[in-house]
Amino acid sequence: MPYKITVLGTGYVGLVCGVGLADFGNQVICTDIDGDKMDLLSKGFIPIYEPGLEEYLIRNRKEQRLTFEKDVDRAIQNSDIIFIAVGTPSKDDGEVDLAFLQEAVKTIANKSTTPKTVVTKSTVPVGTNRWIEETLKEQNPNIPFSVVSNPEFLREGKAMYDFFHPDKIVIGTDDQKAQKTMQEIYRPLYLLNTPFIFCNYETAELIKYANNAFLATKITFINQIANLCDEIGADVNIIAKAMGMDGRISPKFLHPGPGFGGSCFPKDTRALIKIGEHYDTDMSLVREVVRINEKQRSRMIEKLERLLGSLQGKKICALGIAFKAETDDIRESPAVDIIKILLQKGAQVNLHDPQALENAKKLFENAVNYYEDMYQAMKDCDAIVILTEWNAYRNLALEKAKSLLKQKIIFDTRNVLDPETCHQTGFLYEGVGRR
Ligand SMILES: NC(=O)C1=CN([C@@H]2O[C@H](COP(=O)(O)OP(=O)(O)OC[C@H]3O[C@@H](n4cnc5c(N)ncnc54)[C@H](O)[C@@H]3O)[C@@H](O)[C@H]2O)C=CC1
Ligand SMILES: O=C(O)[C@H]1O[C@H](OP(=O)(O)OP(=O)(O)OC[C@H]2O[C@@H](n3ccc(=O)[nH]c3=O)[C@H](O)[C@@H]2O)[C@H](O)[C@@H](O)[C@@H]1O
Repeated sequence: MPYKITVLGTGYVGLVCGVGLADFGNQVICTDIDGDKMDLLSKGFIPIYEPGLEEYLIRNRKEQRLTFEKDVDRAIQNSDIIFIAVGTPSKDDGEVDLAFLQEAVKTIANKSTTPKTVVTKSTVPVGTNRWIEETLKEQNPNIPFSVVSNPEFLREGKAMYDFFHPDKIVIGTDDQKAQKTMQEIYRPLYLLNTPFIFCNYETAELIKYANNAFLATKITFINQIANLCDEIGADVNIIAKAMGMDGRISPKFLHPGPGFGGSCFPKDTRALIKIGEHYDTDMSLVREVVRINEKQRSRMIEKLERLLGSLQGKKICALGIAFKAETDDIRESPAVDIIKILLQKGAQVNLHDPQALENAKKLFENAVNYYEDMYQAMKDCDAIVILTEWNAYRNLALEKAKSLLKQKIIFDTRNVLDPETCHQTGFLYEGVGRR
């Protein structure tokens, strides 16, 4: 019998998980407190750019396994399993803001009239799932609740693939019945021998932060090696390739650049530092990672100034604003920080991005010029600065770019172009950790 699941929150994670769980044969209701978002979704409009999502969404709606319900209370009452996928952003001091989650838990407690298994997909600090269990029992003692910490490891831009091919499924609960339910919900993965990790709440919560912080550390390490390469004249790409050949290291997450960004690595590293503080435990390694990563943005500006001199009055063609390719997400994007500094320094910015221009317009309004066509954005500019690794930029028509620019300068913060080809075409080219 299919499980009746409600997903609270239709952001990246809520939508992808809702659609994915429906594709596994479960009966899924997606709901959100944002009524406008629900109206759009009900009309078939997807508010985010995520390759592949639309296809799965259409199919599962057509086969009536997936519905959108604007009434959150009704959505909760009509399911046995509630996935919480609400946002858990950072507060100014780096602590996790649990307001959305607390509100969601309160609603579940108040509106549940039948037994529920409550599954936490949102990334939450250690102690949160135990708090959820206690709060639900306290606020609605008549209803049996089970709580499961089930952190999510998908990447934006590859979210559908990641949902259907996870490295692991983490099930944090001591409740054996809930463990069994989770196995059934993820039955196709269980049958495919995906490793299931059963543990308590605290272990599951910390797995998520440790996972993200480790990847963030790996990126930060290669960024520092890249900065050293800049001074030495060594090539970081060859170094990363050689290091990646060591099976103990792996080649993944060794791409240098302007520093990691996005809605998760920055906030989750900050949160891990706060968790360490809370338990009076040294998290100085992660603290350094956060510091070095923030500095990497200004390092990009210094490198550009070395190429161009003062940025005052310079016209810059910024290629990309998304925090990485294949997404329209600009949350904590290094490109956003870099463009902000360019503007502060008096530069004029012409911006292109294949997917994220609408989000950029909400942020920068009239401070930046927006272009749908990247070549138009280059006209009379003093330099091209590549900020996101979109494939369109890998395939840049160099001769055409050269004919449009005022100064033939490319600063490639994502190392997507071949330096040799750029030099041969007559460009002054600079990458990160290679020239
Ligand atoms: N974005 C990503 O790639 C990943 C995110 N995560 C974690 O998943 C969680 C969600 O992240 P995103 O999807 O990026 O968030 P998001 O901010 O894009 O979306 C969250 C949604 O929850 C809704 N919401 C807030 N309170 C609600 C309530 N009480 N009831 C119903 N809906 C409510 C909001 O209106 C919003 O639409 C976060 O904890 C994040 O750390 C985990 C893995 C990957
Ligand atoms: O918790 C989360 O939200 C997610 O965070 C990341 O996923 P995501 O933020 O979508 O993107 P990544 O591909 O990990 O990239 C994060 C940032 O690191 C940068 N990065 C990544 C890899 C690399 O080698 N170098 C590098 O600079 C990217 O450009 C981007 O700014 C993790 O990869 C997911 O496993 C996790 O579920």
